[in-house]
Amino acid sequence: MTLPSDFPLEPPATNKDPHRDYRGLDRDKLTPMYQHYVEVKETYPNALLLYRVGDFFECFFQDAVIISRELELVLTSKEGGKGIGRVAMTGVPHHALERYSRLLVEKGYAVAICDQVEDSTEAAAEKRLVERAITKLLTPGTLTDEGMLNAKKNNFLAAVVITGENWGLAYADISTGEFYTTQASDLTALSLELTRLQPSEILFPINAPDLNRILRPGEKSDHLPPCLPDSFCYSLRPQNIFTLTEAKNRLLITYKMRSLEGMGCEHLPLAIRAAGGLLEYIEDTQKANQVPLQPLKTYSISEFLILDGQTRRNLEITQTVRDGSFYGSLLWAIDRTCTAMGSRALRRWLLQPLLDSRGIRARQDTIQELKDNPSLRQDIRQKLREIYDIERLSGRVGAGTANARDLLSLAASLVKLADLAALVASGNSPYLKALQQIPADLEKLGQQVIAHLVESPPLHLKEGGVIRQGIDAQLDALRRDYQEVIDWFKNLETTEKERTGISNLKVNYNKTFGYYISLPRSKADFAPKDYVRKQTLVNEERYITTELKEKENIILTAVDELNKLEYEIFSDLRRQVAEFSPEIREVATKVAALDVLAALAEIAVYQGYCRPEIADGRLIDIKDGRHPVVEQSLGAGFFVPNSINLGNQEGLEYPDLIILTGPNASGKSCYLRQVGLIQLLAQTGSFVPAKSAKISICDRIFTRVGAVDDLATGQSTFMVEMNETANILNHATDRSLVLLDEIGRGTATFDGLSIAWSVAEYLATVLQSRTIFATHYHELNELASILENVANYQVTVKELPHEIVFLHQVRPGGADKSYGIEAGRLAGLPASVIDRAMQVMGQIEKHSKIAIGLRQGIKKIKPVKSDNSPSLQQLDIFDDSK
Ligand SMILES: Nc1ncnc2c1ncn2[C@@H]1O[C@H](COP(=O)(O)OP(=O)(O)OP(=O)(O)O)[C@@H](O)[C@H]1O
Repeated sequence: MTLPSDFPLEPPATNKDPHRDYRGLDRDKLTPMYQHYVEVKETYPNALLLYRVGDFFECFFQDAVIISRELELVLTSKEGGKGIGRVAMTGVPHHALERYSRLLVEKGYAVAICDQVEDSTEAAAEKRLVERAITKLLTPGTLTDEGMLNAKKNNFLAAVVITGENWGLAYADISTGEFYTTQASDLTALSLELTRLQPSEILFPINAPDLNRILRPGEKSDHLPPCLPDSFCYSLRPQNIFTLTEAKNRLLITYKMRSLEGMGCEHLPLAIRAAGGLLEYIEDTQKANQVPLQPLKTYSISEFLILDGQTRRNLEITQTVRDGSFYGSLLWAIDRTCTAMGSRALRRWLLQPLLDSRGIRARQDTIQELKDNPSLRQDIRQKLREIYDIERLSGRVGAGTANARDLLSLAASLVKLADLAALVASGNSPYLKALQQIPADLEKLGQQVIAHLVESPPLHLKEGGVIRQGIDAQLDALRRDYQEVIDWFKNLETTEKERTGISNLKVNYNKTFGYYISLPRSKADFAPKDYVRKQTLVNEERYITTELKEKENIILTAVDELNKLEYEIFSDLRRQVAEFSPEIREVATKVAALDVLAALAEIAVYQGYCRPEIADGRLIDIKDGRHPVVEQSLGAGFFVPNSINLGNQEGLEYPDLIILTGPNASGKSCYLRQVGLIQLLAQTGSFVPAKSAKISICDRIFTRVGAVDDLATGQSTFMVEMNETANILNHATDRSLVLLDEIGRGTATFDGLSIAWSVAEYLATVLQSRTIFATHYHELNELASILENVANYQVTVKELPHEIVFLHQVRPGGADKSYGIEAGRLAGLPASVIDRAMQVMGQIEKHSKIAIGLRQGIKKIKPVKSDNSPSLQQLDIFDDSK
């Protein structure tokens, strides 16, 4: 095999250095081990190769350079062969392999583990190289080992196929078995879906057969179309795997089906191609550890509320804007789940709120029942705490990587499922009912495993001590024989003392010649004839006997046999459990959902959340709403609740657009986010932090909050703001909720105000989206006097002689003062600067043409929806003739 021309893991400078780059070396001169290393490396050119040598995993040549740099390990060198000289080398101890390979994978590398696959002593005896083979290929999206995964987060592997504007996307979490596919048009929707999923790795087919490489996050490539965000890790794959025939066959064979109809994607060629390509990659990387995925589910992106990346960020759903931490996010505030499965499900639900009111009500009904029935809720939560991560455990069982402790945890949880079913037996709501029937086989399976395995099995499977007594007749017989010999050894000292009459005779063991009998030198003459002298020390003579050696041999072979047999029995048990993976995972999904809903009921009780009424139309009617995170960080009683009525419709005089003014730090952003979060929680099916709420379903939440320079893409604050605003104006509908915080601040005042005005006007008249527009441009308050569906609200403050008291209350009416200069005074600006600022402001207000224009009292108009605002003419506030 020849290496691709743009070998990916090659730092350019190393080309010149033969000791760091094997490509320029005469292979025949390399030692046999290096020859094998290079051979393996060429089969996995995209991966960093960790190669087992004794107690270490070593790597050489260019990989050594990369690994030593990435892991801050010492880069050394080792003799490579006659005429080769020393080659670059680094290594990690074998027991630390998991930790180091996880670090490499986190950095976006694929790691190939080449381990010894036979006992090295055999190879040494035959004077040949110990046999080694790739036992694992770790890539960011294909991890299953517990230590490498975040328990509370899915680890998605995705595959994307694009033709023109149409795309197919499949994704799977190998550790839990979830497997989904979808197809849609509109490439923007693809990048939104990818940002929602945050896959650890994305497979993308390209037409360059030799090129098979991984692009680490941020790495650019001409092979990637612009719609794919470069913040992810991409594996470029050969196109032929993604052809429809190939992909479809692979799916049919894997799931032993004749048609894909049942999976709902028969008619979606791009979805099939993506799913087939993804399956092939799993087969390719998992080697012997084939992962049983759940049946493929087809979904439609139009089933869910759309949240773009900036909205997810601004609403701080899973991490804060400021420092990206979990602490302070919505998930942090409401995650009271008892299991890792529940925690992962809650995260997924929050990032994928529903559009279907029936789905929302089903969740609400369950929360209601659990809220109204505290003892049932507590019992369920108590039981859930006893259930381990059966989703991932069954994944490891299926992949054949679960150890005895994993199997026991799984079994203990399976047994508990029956208790859970009994607890929900009287339940009436959908998610409780779903768990009333748990396949009886699962409990039996759990009991079978518990009956087979000892209570606290060792971590390693090949060292015995795993299987209980009475499980296997052959094992018991072997153990009996073994025990007999052990007892013989235990008694040996006593029997030999009696036989020889030497009271200080001892039986000992050392590594060089095993068991021996030791006599003091002074007693050597009394040694029986059958004692064969093995070693003489200053004060001691050491002997063996034929019987001793025979018994010792029995022990050694018995241990091997016992361990082998125990391992076989264990593997067989693990295989039996693996057959139940689909059933286990189906139950796991239901358990996770119940956990989420019980947690949401818990938060509803303790934080005083109410059940929102899911209304028709475009209503957002929240009485005394609160910000779910800020209220928790402020502590009980400190948060000031605020209401909102939004959504102009027949019979209701509610505005579509609210202009929200108020001084700095009065609570505008908080109010804006609070409304967004209540809407999001309602569509997730959760209760909401409010006294009461009537909420209609919205198709999309848009936010534009604050402004940060996007240095990475070289965009200025203002350009970022304009791009985000353009995105909103191009996609919002009258079913959307738009939350705008400060539009137009990043440019000259008049430019900014003009843009802010026209954006607000467009939203109110053309799009008629429900909008809250927080601003310091008080001039925008004039819009309410012109447009019927616009209202002014302000966050109030109390002005005392020497300070401003923030009341955090949102009230009708526009603020006429910013208190920006007061804020400056409080911050310690020199008095003369403050005085001068007051003077300048007075002059501006007096002479501003805009201010004069806005005070003209223009007739209110009712907006009529059309493609272009019909009323822009009438809103010509800057016309001198008015
Ligand atoms: N309803 C409320 N009850 C109690 N405290 C609140 C409330 N709303 C906001 N706060 C507190 O006020 C602080 C400032 O709020 P926020 O950032 O929303 O102000 P702002 O009006 O958007 O300010 P700026 O215009 O400077 O961006 C918050 O960190 C929070 O601690």
